[in-house]
Amino acid sequence: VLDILEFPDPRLRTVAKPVDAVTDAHRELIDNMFETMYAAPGIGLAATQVNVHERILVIDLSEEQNQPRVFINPQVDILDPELGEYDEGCLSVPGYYETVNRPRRIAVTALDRDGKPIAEELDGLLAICLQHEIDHLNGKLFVDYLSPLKRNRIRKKLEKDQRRRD
Ligand SMILES: O=C(O)C[C@@H](Cc1ccccc1)[C@H](O)SCc1ccccc1
Ligand SMILES: [Zn+2]
Repeated sequence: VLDILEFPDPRLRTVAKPVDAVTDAHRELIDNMFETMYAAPGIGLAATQVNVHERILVIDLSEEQNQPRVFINPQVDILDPELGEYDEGCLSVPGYYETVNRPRRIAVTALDRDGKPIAEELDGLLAICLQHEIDHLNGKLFVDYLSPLKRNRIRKKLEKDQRRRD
């Protein structure tokens, strides 16, 4: 299981680099990311969150944790600009859930864990989660969509919890 970086760790603000060739090392990282995500538990995890700054993310929305999805170098096109709202959480901002609005329907192109191109149209929670994870790869967190007041309150509480743990 890998350590998950927590807000306001500045490393979460790194913009991840594209993967030029998917190697066995990437596949080992992906397996470790799934193990870390399932243990959290979570339904999504971006490489940025485990301090690896390459454009790789994993998702599994299933209860049984048996529907793993891998997106490498994901690119999103908005199909329906209408926004949907969802109370998002984040493994890097533990304990907080806030309403975030995102485009409801998107098209995504990416590479899979074997480096094969994939292209899909998504909506629902998968579309929300994918956009949340791609934000991570761009150094963005869901708290960035909140007011500065709310974001600073969350930051102060997490910093206090972290000081108590140290
Ligand atoms: O990227 C992460 O930190 C994991 C996120 C993924 C996610 C964010 C917003 C909306 C959907 C998924 C979650 O914290 S995983 C925890 C979780 C579990 C079930 C439903 C929502 C969030
Ligand atoms: Zn997150």
